[in-house]
Amino acid sequence: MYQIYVFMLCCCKTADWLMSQTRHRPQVAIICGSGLGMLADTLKCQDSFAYSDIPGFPQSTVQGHAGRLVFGELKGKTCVCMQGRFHMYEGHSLCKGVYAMVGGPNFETIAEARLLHRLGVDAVGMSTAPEVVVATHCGLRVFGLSLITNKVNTHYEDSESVNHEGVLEVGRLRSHTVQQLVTELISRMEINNNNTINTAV
Ligand SMILES: O=P(O)(O)O[C@H]1O[C@H](CO)[C@@H](O)[C@H]1O
Ligand code: HPA
Repeated sequence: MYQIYVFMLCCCKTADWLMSQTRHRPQVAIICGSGLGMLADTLKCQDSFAYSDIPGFPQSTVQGHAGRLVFGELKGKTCVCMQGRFHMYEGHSLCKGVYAMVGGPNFETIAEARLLHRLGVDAVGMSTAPEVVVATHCGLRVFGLSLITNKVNTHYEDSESVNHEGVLEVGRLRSHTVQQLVTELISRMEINNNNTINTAV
């Protein structure tokens, strides 16, 4: 699973460097979104690397994304957490595929929100879809979990606006619950010999 990062980077030297720096060989990789990076702090026996110290690794530019790759153990499973992800609006390119997301960094306009609603979209984000597309392309099984942080404004007369600080604040408020959910999920995972994962419900 640690090879997940190779697909993002297309760069063996990055993977080689990481493998030489940590004895951890993760079975689970978690991308921590805005305000949810604290999950990584709960990992035991941590090896942590700033993105800026990892050869060939992209940099995190979004406020509240620490920009650290943290290896460690959660409920007996070896994990790697990305404290900070990469977005199209930061200049990262997407792979081909069909997905529903807005490009950001601006939040959708009321006209865009109405259009998305008419198209049957229930939730809007600026990430996740390309991550799932790439992971699936690499043959990885993916579980996506999004915290809904705000209501999308579809009325011109609504004065309440959405902003990143508000998103981070809800992330902080719900961080404990999300951490519990992910921790429980991981503890219920059974990893077979052939590396497929079954989640006991
Ligand atoms: O960065 P992630 O975790 O996706 O969270 C969300 O928060 C930001 C908007 O406030 C956007 O980057 C959006 O995608
Ligand atoms: O309202 C939103 N729109 C798009 N992305 C988001 N990420 C958090 N909230 C939003």
